[in-house]
Amino acid sequence: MLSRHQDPIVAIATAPGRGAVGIVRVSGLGLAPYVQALLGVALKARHATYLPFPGADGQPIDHGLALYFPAPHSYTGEDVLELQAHGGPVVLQLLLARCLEVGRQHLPRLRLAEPGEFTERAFLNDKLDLAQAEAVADLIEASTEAAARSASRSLSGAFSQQVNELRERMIRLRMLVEATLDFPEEEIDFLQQADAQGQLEGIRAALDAVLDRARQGALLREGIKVVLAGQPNVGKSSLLNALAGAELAIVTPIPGTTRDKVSETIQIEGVPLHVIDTAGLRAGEEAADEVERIGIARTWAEIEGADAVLFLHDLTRLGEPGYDAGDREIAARLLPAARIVHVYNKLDAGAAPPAAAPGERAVAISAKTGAGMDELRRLLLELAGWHAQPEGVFIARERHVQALRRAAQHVELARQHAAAADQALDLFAEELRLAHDALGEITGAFTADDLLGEIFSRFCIGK
Ligand SMILES: Nc1nc2c(c(=O)[nH]1)N(C=O)[C@@H](CNc1ccc(C(=O)N[C@@H](CCC(=O)O)C(=O)O)cc1)CN2
Ligand SMILES: Nc1nc2c(ncn2[C@@H]2O[C@H](COP(=O)(O)OP(=O)(O)OP(=O)(O)O)[C@@H](O)[C@H]2O)c(=O)[nH]1
Ligand SMILES: [Mg+2]
Repeated sequence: MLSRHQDPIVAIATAPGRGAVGIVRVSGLGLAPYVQALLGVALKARHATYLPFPGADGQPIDHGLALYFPAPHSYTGEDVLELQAHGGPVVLQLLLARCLEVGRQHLPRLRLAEPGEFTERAFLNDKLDLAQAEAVADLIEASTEAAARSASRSLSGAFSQQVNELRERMIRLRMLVEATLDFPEEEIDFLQQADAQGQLEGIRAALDAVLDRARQGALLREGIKVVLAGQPNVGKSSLLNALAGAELAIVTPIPGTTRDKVSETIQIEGVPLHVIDTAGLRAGEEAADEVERIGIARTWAEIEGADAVLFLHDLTRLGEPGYDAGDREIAARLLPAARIVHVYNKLDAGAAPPAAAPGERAVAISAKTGAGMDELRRLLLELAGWHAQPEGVFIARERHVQALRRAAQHVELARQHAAAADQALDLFAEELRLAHDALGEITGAFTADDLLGEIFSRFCIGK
């Protein structure tokens, strides 16, 4: 049975809407007769040819550039034909329809490509590994310059190369151990001779460095969710506006102004922060109307899912018994404290902030004048776990970070077996194998079909 991976495919490769140029792309094996039938000429490999794109009646649909990349020297590794036309949606739809129509006679299985299918072919034909294919999508999705640069770095193979180097070091060490296992009489001296512990330490240090860079990359890709919380009127909406540099949320002196959440993605040093302004948390049994009560329930739901909570306090009201009690009540519900930054607002109008408790993150700001905002941004990056990476970050996904963590756990178990009195070499080798396989999931050396389907289905059409 022929798999869907063998069907020739076609799609509009450029973004929907109008553009200066639009591209229809065909990929499959044995496209040469099809190209001849579609365009009436044979195209020179990898040369731009300006020519009419004829419709069914022989009249040109458009004039444009045709490119033909014979297999295997193409993006997908198959024959690829590109029609670079004027970028109008109707022109491109007509060209697409014409490609399918000619396909019915000359390329019977030609069909529309599914999302990500061109890149999936590139992966299946070993043009890209899985981490690089994912970087293609991440490059297109990148919302900041830093994210785009690191996606480009991963696409060119920097991440994969480090993963592969680690895998090779693991294989070498494993082969050494397994050779020893075959000659048990020599086992005794193995660890000293091969310096297995030293090699393992080296692998572990390299793995930690890659994990750190990948974690930074995942941060650039996913960002973190930051919730602004506190009593009514403390200046949450003002802070959102100050962070965003735009009047997004309504600010008034009336407590209870914000009811529904207002979200905005901002960036600090290229790290996306998804900031959510919420309804002020009214303490105790204080009356709030129905709308505000629902708003407050939603605030708590947002706090549940937050990576960081900015707990705002109003410096002009510190010391008011009712106000202080309200803050204490919120603080009691806001555990665990690790994700919290205490933000003392209205520095321009209020008292000096209290001294921070040990281990507490706190900053005094004025959302109005901008005082303290740089320190707040610095604290947010620190909370996110961001630190400058001299060698540059490569984009990575949560699944890569998980695989690296699993590999690190197996390396640690291997270390324990090597250090144990009985030096269980078979178990040592087995843990190394598991670490090696975990890394293989990153580049797609071992990856279940359903995971592949899941990854590529999230691409846009025509990619
Ligand atoms: N017009 C156009 N621009 C594009 C793409 C495309 O498919 N078409 N790309 C699509 O994402 C990206 C470029 N990616 C590409 C990757 C490899 C090959 C390619 O022909 N590779 C051959 C030959 C390499 C060489 O000559 O050195 C190969 O790998 O064998 C083409 C595009 C971005 N720009
Ligand atoms: N002096 C001074 N006033 C501020 C500052 N930040 C906010 N305010 C004022 O405090 C009042 C409340 O600000 P908001 O940003 O609406 O407060 P909020 O926490 O969003 O309030 P709710 O949505 O009602 O929970 C407004 O009158 C703001 O102008 C500040 O840094 N200094
Ligand atoms: Mg508000």
